[in-house]
Amino acid sequence: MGIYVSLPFWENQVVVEYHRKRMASVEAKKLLQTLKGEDDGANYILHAADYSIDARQEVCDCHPHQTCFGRFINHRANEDGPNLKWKQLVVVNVKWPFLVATRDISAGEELYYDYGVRPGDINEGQKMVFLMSGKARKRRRDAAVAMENKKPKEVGDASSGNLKPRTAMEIQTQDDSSSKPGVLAIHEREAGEENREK
Ligand SMILES: C[S@@+](CC[C@H](N)C(=O)[O-])C[C@H]1O[C@@H](n2cnc3c(N)ncnc32)[C@H](O)[C@@H]1O
Repeated sequence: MGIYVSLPFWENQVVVEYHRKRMASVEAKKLLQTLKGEDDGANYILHAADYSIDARQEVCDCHPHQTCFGRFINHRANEDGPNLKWKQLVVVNVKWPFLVATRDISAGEELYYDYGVRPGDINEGQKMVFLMSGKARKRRRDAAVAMENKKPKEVGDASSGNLKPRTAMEIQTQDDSSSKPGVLAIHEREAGEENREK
C-alpha cells in the first residue's frame, strides 16, 4: 500500500505528521533488537534524534479512531527524488516529526520520503525489497545498454567450437540459402560494403 494525494500540495507545505506512539530512542533501539523481520513492523518506526515514533499500530491511544497516514508512505531514496522530507516542528514546546513537500505535488501523485535505509543496511539483518522508481529503472536499463554496446561480440562456427571474439560487428539475418531460415548470423562489414539488409 502507498499514499496517493487527492489534492495538490506546494513546496515546503506540511503534508502529514508522522504521529503515533512516542518513545525514547534508547527504548526504540531495545525494541528493535526484539523484532526479527519486516513483518514485525520494524520499518514503521521512525527515528528522530532522541525520540522515535512507533507506528506499528494503525491507531494510538490519543487517536483511537484515526489512522496515521504517514505510516503508509513508501520509501524512495533521495537520489531518486522523493517528494517529501521529514522535518521536526515544535508543537507546544515538544518536537514532533512532520513530512513536508520537497517540491510542488500534483493530485494523484504517490508520496515518498527517504527512510534513510539502503539495501543491505536495514536494521541489521532485516530485509526490505526495494522498489525501483521509474528513474532508477531507466538508469539501470541505460547502463545495461551501454555495457552491451561496449562488450566485444563473439562470432564463428558454434558447432565446431571455433568461436572467434571480434569487435565492431554487424548482426543481420542470414541470407545464405544453405543455412537454416531464421538463424542469426554475424557478418563483418567491410569498409565500403553495402548494407545487405537494405
Ligand atoms: C512504513 S511502511 C510503508 C507502507 C507499506 N507499504 C504498507 O502497505 O503498509 C514500510 C514498509 O513498506 C514497504 N516499502 C516501503 N517502501 C518500499 C520500497 N521502496 N520498496 C519496497 N517496499 C517498500 C516495506 O515492506 C516496508 O517494510
